[in-house]
Amino acid sequence: MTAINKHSQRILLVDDEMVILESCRSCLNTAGWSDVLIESDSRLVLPLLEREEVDVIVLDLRMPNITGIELLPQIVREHPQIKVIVATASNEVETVVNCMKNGAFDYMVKPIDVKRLLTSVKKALEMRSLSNELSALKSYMFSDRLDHPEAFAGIVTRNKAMRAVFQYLEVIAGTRQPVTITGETGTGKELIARAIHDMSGCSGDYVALNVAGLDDNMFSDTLFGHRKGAFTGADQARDGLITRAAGGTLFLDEIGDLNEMSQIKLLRLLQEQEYYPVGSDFVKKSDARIVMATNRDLQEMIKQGKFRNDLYYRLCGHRVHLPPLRERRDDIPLLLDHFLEKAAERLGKKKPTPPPELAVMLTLYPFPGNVREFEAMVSDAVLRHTSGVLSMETFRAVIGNERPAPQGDPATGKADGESPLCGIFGHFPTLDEVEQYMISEAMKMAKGNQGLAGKILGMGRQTLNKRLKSQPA
Ligand SMILES: Nc1ncnc2c1ncn2[C@@H]1O[C@H](COP(=O)(O)OP(=O)(O)OP(=O)(O)O)[C@@H](O)[C@H]1O
Repeated sequence: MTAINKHSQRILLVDDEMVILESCRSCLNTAGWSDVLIESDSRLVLPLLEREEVDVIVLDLRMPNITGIELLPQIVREHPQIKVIVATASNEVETVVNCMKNGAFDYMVKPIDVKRLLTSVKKALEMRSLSNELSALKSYMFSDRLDHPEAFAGIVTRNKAMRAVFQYLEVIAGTRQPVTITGETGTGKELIARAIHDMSGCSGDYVALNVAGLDDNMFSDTLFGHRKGAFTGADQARDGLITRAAGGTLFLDEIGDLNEMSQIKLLRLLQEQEYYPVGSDFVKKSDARIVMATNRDLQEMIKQGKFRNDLYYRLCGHRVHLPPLRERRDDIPLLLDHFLEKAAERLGKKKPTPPPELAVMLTLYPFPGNVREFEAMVSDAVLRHTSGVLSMETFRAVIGNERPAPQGDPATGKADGESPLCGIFGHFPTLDEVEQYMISEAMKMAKGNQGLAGKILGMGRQTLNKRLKSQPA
């Protein structure tokens, strides 16, 4: 069995009254669940479950032949993955308690309230989807395999953390649940969004929108469209990008930049799959899968009151974080080779050979612009390259101006042994920085008395005086 949940989620309604079955099915269909089976003969339920994959069952307890009370434990035993919601008459408190003890997921009192039915089914389907993911993740944990390597073909990596991200995405790609991708600028978030779409099995398009800099009007109009006459100049109704993404994926980039009003609209879209075109009072439904990305620290933004807490928690459902390049230095040689080849091909040149010391130099650089910066650097070097071994000049021009990151585990980029100096300076300090720091601390302890501070530091007053004069103000 593939780890990806490709089939749309299926609901089975069991009741001996055909009218109830038909009306519940129609409510579920209207709410967007198209795959609903009905069964009025309780004797046929178990054979049906042998043939068909079902995610949630709404089971009437009082039926002729085999009752729901008798069926429930058999379903739970033979198909523990199915979530069963039982439907009871109002005076059956004890029966409900027993059913819950016997493994029912939820219960409803008859006559069935439509709102209650929809909420309970939605919850059960979400739980079912989570259990699917969990069992797929468990099986992945013991292997390093990818079921869909082709979806990640454009993402060059051999890093373990990135491979774990790929495996997680394979598990959740088919679920249609929203996904949030976090990571610094240039780490490959958009490539990942594309891969999620490619693996989802959706027939619709992949549509991307960068929301940075859009005010609420622009955001709503671009995404949700408008009705005719909604504002001056709106002489035609126009669909938004969400319509283009129907049955496909909508990628919203830079969601950390969304203003307050747009955040509320995004929350509604994520929670209810609903939106209003600008100027319209008629709500529309969307089945587009939403993938979002940000390079901002959303938790920090919540503290500053710039991002909604409820939206954040909604985004947390499926979240992947892409490590910065400095935390996956084992990818640098692979990426160097990939970008050399790509640039040479684009520029119609022979792929240059990099000097061996280049890889070492690159592993010392912190890459604040991550893979995008690396690609630009290599592309520039190939552009300037004429023949023979690739020149180090382009790299030196950038890297030479930066202090190298401390050496450590090349795969994680973490400094060896967690130096306490990093805790004080925020980075591994230079000797000059340490000297300045010690002098200023000693002067504080000696309350400005240079003779005493000199003694603390183990140097003469005059030497200290000289050093103090040579320090930057
Ligand atoms: N692992 C990778 N392999 C090959 N190319 C990569 C990889 N990661 C990123 N890139 C390239 O780096 C560039 C930046 O990637 P991308 O736009 O996906 O980053 P991002 O995280 O979305 O950036 P931003 O936050 O600035 O929008 C693109 O040209 C992309 O093709």
